[in-house]
Amino acid sequence: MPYDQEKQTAIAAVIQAAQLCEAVRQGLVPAAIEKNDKSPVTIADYGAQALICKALAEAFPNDPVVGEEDTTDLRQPETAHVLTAVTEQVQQTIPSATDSDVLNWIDHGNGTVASRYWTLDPIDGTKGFLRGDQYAIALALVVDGDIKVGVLGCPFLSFDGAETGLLFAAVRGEGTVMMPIAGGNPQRLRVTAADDVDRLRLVESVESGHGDLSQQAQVAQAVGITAPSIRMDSQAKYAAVAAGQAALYLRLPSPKTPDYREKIWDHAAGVLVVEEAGGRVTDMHGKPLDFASAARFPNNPGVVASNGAIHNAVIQALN
Ligand SMILES: Nc1ncnc2c1ncn2[C@@H]1O[C@H](COP(=O)(O)OS(=O)(=O)O)[C@@H](OP(=O)(O)O)[C@H]1O
Ligand SMILES: [Mg+2]
Ligand SMILES: [Mg+2]
Ligand SMILES: [Mg+2]
Repeated sequence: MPYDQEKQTAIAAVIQAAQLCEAVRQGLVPAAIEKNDKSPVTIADYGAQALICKALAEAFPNDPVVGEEDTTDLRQPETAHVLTAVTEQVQQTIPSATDSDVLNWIDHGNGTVASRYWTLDPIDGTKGFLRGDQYAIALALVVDGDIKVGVLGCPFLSFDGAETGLLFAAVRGEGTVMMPIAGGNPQRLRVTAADDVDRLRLVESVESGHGDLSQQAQVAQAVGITAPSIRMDSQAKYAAVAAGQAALYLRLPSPKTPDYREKIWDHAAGVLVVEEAGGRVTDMHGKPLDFASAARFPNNPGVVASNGAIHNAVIQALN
């Protein structure tokens, strides 16, 4: 199977990172530091990036990793206690890890977009993680601008009262599977059918500043969605569309930050998970998302992920 080694490596690394994140969450209230852009980061974000980058560096030493976190803040003398805490968490998986190993592994995630690269969000939805809600560990391999492998770990997600802690894995051309993070059989996923009115639902962010709630409601109404939206943090929203729990995920530019450019690691894994489950993902004008250029999409405003059947109607309603 194409990309089988990549897929297995990614799944194993995401599971290790998910276990670290849950260990941090189940400890005392996870402390957050504020980054330059005022967004939060925790020892779990750093620890997860360290574990996944170490695994990728060993298995695929020539592949750059474009990850969200860097070590600038961790290297400040004032935050020495944070680095110590990150290293202690990483040592649960790699007992020999030192502070300097951890810094080097995290920095391995500061590569740039290339003909073949990985993109990593060690915790997507850090605000959700801190609130005790949804978050995701998101890892994808991109080759010549095309997403080939996408793995999403959602440690706090469950559907229809079943097991909590789900992992989603997709390989281009091979479909999407869902499996319990704790272990168990992979199950093939399929988006909602066009006529499944019960599941004709919209999923959108919890944070109102990450989208345009009023335009999202108008568009949903225009395509016949009448149920109240599901509000969910992180790329778990893509998982909900892939699993047929929702038919549409809308992320339209917030009126407060109209010039915000979405980051590749906030989407790559989720996009492939939806596409390989039979869905479609574009920007708000119906154009494919550009994973070939830079860490932020240069020219893709808004994101629309759907079951495919309603996609054209959504784009028409938007334009
Ligand atoms: N203004 C604006 N517009 C759109 N997106 C933004 C904006 N600001 C931040 N971000 C990014 O949102 C990521 C989390 O998105 P979510 O949809 O999961 O939001 S939330 O968890 O409900 O807050 C979040 O990812 P993480 O930092 O990994 O949590 C950010 O990259
Ligand atoms: Mg993110
Ligand atoms: Mg993140
Ligand atoms: Mg962040």
